[in-house]
Amino acid sequence: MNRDVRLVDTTLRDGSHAMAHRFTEANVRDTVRALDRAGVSLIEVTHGDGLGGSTFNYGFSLVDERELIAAAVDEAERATIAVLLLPGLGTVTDLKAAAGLGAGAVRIATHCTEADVSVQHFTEARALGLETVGFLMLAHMVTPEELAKQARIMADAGCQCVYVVDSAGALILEEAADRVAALVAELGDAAQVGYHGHQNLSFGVANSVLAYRAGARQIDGSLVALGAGAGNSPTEVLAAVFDRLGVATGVDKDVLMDAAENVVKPYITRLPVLDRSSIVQGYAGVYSSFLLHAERAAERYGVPAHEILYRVGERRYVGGQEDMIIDIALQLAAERDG
Ligand SMILES: CC[C@H](O)CC(=O)C(=O)O
Ligand SMILES: [Mn+2]
Repeated sequence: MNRDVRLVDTTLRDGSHAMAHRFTEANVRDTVRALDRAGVSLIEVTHGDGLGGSTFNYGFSLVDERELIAAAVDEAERATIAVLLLPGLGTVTDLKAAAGLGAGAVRIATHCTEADVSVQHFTEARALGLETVGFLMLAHMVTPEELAKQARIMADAGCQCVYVVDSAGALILEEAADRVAALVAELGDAAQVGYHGHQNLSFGVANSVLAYRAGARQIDGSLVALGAGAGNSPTEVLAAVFDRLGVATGVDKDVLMDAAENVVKPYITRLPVLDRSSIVQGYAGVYSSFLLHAERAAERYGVPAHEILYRVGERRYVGGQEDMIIDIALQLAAERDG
């Protein structure tokens, strides 16, 4: 394949957050068929929080993710289907099951300071013959140098591409580029570097271009930006922008635009928007997938969602601490009631 950068689509995984994990098998089949036709070579399909994420804490899936993964594999003629795994939530048993269903890649995600918990999973993934990708989440929370050290742990464990993951959509321009450059310098030929953006401060696409210029060779997007918070960098926009810049992606931007308009938009139950809550997520550095949890707690306890999110940011909560959003809502309600 003659391309300068690989566009990876996560509509059917990060978009699961925005869809409250309500994807149907038809949604998955239609989206995979369209992405595959456009030439997208890696398509992620899993519960928003990864394998095993369908729980009380994170939200139950409408359809078992294994059925969705099998449907995606069935539909993809050229693309590889990837799954996401958060060690501690997803297990090696889940990974083996996904590989058995035909998934060809796994993206293993840890908090940006905890790459060491992924070592066993990378070892198992390589033994299963899977393509391996590492996600260093909430990457804004550490310096480029610290992030690069964590990337080295993943690469040494068998990870083939380590991502700078702007989970909060908090990184602005050189903050993203500097992190990517630090990983590129650290990893050299040992592993590629990727970039995953969110739109909470509107920098998803601009940061992705800078990430490419800093050496990233895999860039994530979602059709119609369908993803947590204000959504991800839209895949169809990334394709158009890279095309304008003369950077080959190997995907057909027009087929992607058609997929966004006619396949994905019609089934979206809640379009990702840049509203007060999602902007606060970017500003205060809050995990994008906390948005719906904060909105539900806000509604239940009669307090503003954006105030909950400001406090989550102050306390630097990380993925897995969703239940503590309720504590904050209770505190805000108690303060309001004197
Ligand atoms: C829960 C996993 C998370 O949604 C991964 C991701 O896409 C991110 O951190 O942005
Ligand atoms: Mn994300």
